[in-house]
Amino acid sequence: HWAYKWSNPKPTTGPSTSSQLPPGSMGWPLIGETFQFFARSDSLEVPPFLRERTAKYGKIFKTSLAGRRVVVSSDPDFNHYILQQEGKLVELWYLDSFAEIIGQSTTSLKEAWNAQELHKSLKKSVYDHIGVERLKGKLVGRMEEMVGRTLDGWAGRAEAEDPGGVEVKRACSKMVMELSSNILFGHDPTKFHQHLSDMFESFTRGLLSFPLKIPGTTFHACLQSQKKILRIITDVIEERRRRLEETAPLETPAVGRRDGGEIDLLDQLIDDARTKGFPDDKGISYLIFGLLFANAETIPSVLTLALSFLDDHPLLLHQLVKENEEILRSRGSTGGNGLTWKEYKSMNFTMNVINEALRLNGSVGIIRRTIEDVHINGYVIPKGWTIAVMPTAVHMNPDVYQDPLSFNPSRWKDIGGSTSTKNFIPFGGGMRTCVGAEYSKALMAVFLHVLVTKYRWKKVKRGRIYRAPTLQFGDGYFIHISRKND
Ligand code: HEM
Repeated sequence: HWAYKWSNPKPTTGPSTSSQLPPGSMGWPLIGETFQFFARSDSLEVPPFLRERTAKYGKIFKTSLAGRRVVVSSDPDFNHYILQQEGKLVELWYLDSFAEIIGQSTTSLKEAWNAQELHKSLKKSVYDHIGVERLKGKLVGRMEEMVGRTLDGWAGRAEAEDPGGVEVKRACSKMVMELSSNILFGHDPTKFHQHLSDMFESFTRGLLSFPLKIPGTTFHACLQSQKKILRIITDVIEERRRRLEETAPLETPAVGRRDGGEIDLLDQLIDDARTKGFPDDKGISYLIFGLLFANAETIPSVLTLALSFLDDHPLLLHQLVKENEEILRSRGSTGGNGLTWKEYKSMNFTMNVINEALRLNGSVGIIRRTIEDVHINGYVIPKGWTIAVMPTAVHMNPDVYQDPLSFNPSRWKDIGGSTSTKNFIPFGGGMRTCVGAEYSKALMAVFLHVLVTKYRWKKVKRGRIYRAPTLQFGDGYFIHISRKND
């Protein structure tokens, strides 16, 4: 009887009982369709789980994943609507395992991230350090400097001594972590980069697994690496407090204690803790951890995809080189040095490359929980269910993106704001839009700018690209790079 009820759920009582749940199958009791969810695609195609069910049931269907009742949507209008319903019809919801990893299950961050005012204020603190104003200031130049140093390092690994070459995604991840942890909390991440990599090894499976803290499970492995990183971050917080106290009494705002008045996010959060009573130390360490986590997979994956496609499309690479060399040429005549915000904003083709890589990268899903019954096309999604918005499927819609699997940056010339609002959601939407969106785009543009103007690269080998359901690069994408003037 229980198994039957699991497989044939009914809408909640009340006015919605006459409505139907969306079509779909709940799979096996408890396990649901979790295993099918992981079935891989052979290419950049939408994973089979989504492709097959969308063909059978339409763009909105029900299923069960990791013990949760879920409605999966690749309907752009419905997705857009849901992302605007934060706090009204839906709330932020992470799967139990993911919530535990990013501190949303037990810490004060959980309430904060769900309480609109605190969420807004925390997000503002982060945005103040990586948002447009910072980018317009010194941040773009700082990125350029860092990327230059990183690429020099890659180029320093001579072909004869290092025939295997540089693995792009891993090397990009190292670069992004170095830049971001320096910007966010003035710390060199060498010590925890390995733990982060270990964590991601088990992450995708750990994310959707049941949160069993038993040794030997993927979730347990994830948690072990997470703990090591959190310990390092906690040490940094304590050390920073000590140092700040040595300079001036803690009551002095951080701005006054820093040379030149420039503070990083950690200074800011320590100030917030004192003046607003929030976040506490645990909250700060989880927040910084979460931000590093948000950097570690996303930007490297998009960059690796972009490079890999440019490798296959020499004409597009040529166009990219031309645009970026043009920036250098005009800069030469005006005597400027270092990339400026204005120059960054003039990189139209470069941004098209990035948008196209973001589109094809997609993302596994944006998750919400319904706090009221949600009605859609005559169906009801009962209160307490999970809604998973699927950016990958939205980005592969052939009605919007002609020949969606092909890498075609030029398509972005014709895609206007209204089309992209609903059909291009790499950074989510509504109140929860990614706080690092502008930062990520700028970093990727700066990376491509420095790479194509000063270096050339050659593919050593590349694994098969597929989704499982996150984007994977098989055995990796290895390149050799050298300076153009060498
Ligand atoms: C290519 C790079 C990135 C992609 C594709 C990406 C994607 C996303 C998406 C889809 C969301 C929405 C999640 C949801 O609605 O539940 C999100 C939220 C978020 N992202 Fe990113 N992200 C990227 C880079 C970053 C970076 C570099 C940072 C930090 C420095 C960051 C910090 C965050 C934070 C804090 C949130 C939560 C916002 C909230 O709940 O209000 N992301 N990101």
